Amino acid sequence: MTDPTANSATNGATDNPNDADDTLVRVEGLEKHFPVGTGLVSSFMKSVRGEEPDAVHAIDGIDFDLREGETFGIAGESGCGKTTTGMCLTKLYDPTGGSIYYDGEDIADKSGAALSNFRQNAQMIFQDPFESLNPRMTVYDTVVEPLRIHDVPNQRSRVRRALEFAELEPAEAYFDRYPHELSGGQRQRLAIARALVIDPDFIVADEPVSMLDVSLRAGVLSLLERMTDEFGLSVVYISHDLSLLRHMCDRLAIMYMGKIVEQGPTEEIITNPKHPYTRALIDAVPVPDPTAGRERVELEGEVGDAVNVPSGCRFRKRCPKLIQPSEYDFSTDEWTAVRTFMRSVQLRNIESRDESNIREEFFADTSLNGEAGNIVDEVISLVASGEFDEADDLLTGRFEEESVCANALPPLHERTDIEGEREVACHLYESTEGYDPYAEIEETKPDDHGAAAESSADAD
Ligand SMILES: Nc1ncnc2c1ncn2[C@@H]1O[C@H](COP(=O)(O)OP(=O)(O)OP(=O)(O)O)[C@@H](O)[C@H]1O
Repeated sequence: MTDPTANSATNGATDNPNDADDTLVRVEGLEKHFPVGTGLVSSFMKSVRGEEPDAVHAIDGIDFDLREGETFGIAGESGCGKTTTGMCLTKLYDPTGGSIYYDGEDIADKSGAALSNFRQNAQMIFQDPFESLNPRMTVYDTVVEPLRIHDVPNQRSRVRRALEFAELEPAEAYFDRYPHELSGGQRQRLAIARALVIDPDFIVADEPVSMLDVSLRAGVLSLLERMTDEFGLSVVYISHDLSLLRHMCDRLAIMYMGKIVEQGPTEEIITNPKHPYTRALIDAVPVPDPTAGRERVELEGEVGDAVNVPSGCRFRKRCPKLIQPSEYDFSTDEWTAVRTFMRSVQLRNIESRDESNIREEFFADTSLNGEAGNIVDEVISLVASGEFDEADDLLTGRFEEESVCANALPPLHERTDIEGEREVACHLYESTEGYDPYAEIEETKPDDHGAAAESSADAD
């Protein structure tokens, strides 16, 4: 195995005039939709009506750059589009929109030798090494396969060095073994050796240790770190585990329902999250708690439907900072009471059927007047008679659907007033540069709550 930086693809020509010198991968407006409901009748009726066919919006227009030698994390709950992004980055999926530039060239345009060169340079390590390895291939055949495909010389010695780098040694002792004869950790080491043997510049590691025993994780993570450092690779780590990403990544993107809602330097994001979703996600990290000493934000409800995505901000149906409609002028307490009541109605989790109990539970400290008061009165009486659908329609229609959060998609917005190239996609930060809805809370928190968040990777 040679030093992959020696024949780095980054020495090639740059077609895209926007490319910064150290950008290896640039993602622009990337979109991947998967068709669903392709029944003939449904498709026909939709085409007659001039409607778009139903589709899962796995990725819905994301932008980010990966610099040479950088480690970039993509985090978010299950189903937010992380794996699909990784599959597009390595051209295992073709996007339905947007572009991915590798070394300045759109990978969609690659064919022949250029495509082969790209496939050599961009490798993916999957979550489940047992599934990603061919059970009928020996260790040697598994690692040599990419060298054979790309007709690379000195195959045996390269295989040996790749296995030794992955600490499967002596390498020859592993050559004739099959994946089922290896432990989970050894299988993932084998997958890493296979990815490395071809001298890539760029690796996507999708939940590389989540299937492994906790006792094996630290070893594989330290191998991945050594791989990145020694070969100067650019790596995208995909994980739902923020502590792992904190440990491994220079920069971080937080995804929600196919969109990036916040990105920037990892440490800044973990210790000082700005988007309400990032904040809730970090607060949901069980142990260790990076939010010690800070007001905790609970994630309300569940991730929405990726086929019928909500208008405006994707997170608004769960957002604890939903902005009140401009036609009202609620105080913070009043709006908090209305929003909390609305979420409980949406989730159908009000047990009482007694109007005064419901009022006491949600509006003990606030009394609303005028039109808003009338709406709330009507909704309380609907809830008391068990008519939740009507209550939900009225409350959500008047208070959530009228919010800017439901009516405009917030762009990923650069916050020059926050240190470290932070970008946030939230209406809260759009109107006034410098406005921070969490400022009061931040002022009261201890200096370094983040220090409490020792990586679970470390703990492993
Ligand atoms: N081949 C496919 N066909 C249809 N829908 C798909 C396909 N692959 C993914 N999806 C859907 O796209 C969305 C994003 O999936 P993806 O696997 O990228 O999310 P993820 O964040 O990686 O989730 P997880 O952490 O569970 O792997 C989900 O709603 C998923 O069901």
